[in-house]
Amino acid sequence: MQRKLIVITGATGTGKTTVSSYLKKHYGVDRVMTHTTRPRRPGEVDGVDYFFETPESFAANHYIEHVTYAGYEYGSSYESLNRAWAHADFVSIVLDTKGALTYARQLGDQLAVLYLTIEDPSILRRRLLSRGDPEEMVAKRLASPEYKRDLQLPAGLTDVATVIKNDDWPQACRQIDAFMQQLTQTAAKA
Ligand SMILES: Nc1nc2c(ncn2[C@@H]2O[C@H](COP(=O)(O)OP(=O)(O)O)[C@@H](O)[C@H]2O)c(=O)[nH]1
Ligand SMILES: Nc1ncnc2c1ncn2[C@@H]1O[C@H](COP(=O)(O)OP(=O)(O)O)[C@@H](O)[C@H]1O
Repeated sequence: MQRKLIVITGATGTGKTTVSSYLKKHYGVDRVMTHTTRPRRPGEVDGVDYFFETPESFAANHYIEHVTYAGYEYGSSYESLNRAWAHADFVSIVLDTKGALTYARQLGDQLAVLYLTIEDPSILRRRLLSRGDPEEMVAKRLASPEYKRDLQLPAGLTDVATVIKNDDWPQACRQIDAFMQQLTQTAAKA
């Protein structure tokens, strides 16, 4: 079976973390842990949701790529990717679209991309608030250039990305199940 990295990308609140949990629960797909300087949200755990870093500890790590998103730093490492691949052939990683483009250039056909979108982005604010994000954090995030950028699928991903419309969760699950069936067949033939 060929190893695959499933990159889950899209704008904030479109459901990337939800999809990664679905892949874990239904397909045993572990998520590659990434690092951030963003403060923890209620319920988030260090080493489970992210490696939460100070600006100093963040700067001391080596990254495949790192980005600034809405004022905080995020970065991913080969160490985490290889740790996840040691357990299973299919693993996922949640990235902004800039990071997704970097991985698409570096990993070639080991990569599969899910791009999440919703018809009416104005409902994302409600989704973020219902997740428990503080009001001012939501406002800052929705005003960021990174959020606006990630509402569009970048041209460099159109050939590799499967677009998942996440207006309705059961409908999104059907699209993800079809994607996983196809991915399993492709990986088995390689
Ligand atoms: N390029 C890159 N993006 C990351 C990394 N880790 C997380 N992200 C992305 O950073 C953005 C902000 O993440 P987060 O603060 O958890 O907010 P959320 O998208 O609202 O859940 C999201 O688009 C994440 O997918 C990373 O290591 N590299
Ligand atoms: N199809 C959906 N319908 C309604 N709420 C959803 C749907 N998908 C995800 N959510 C909720 O929206 C919020 C944001 O989802 P999340 O997975 O954290 O997004 P992201 O990781 O892309 O920022 C969460 O509270 C999640 O439970």
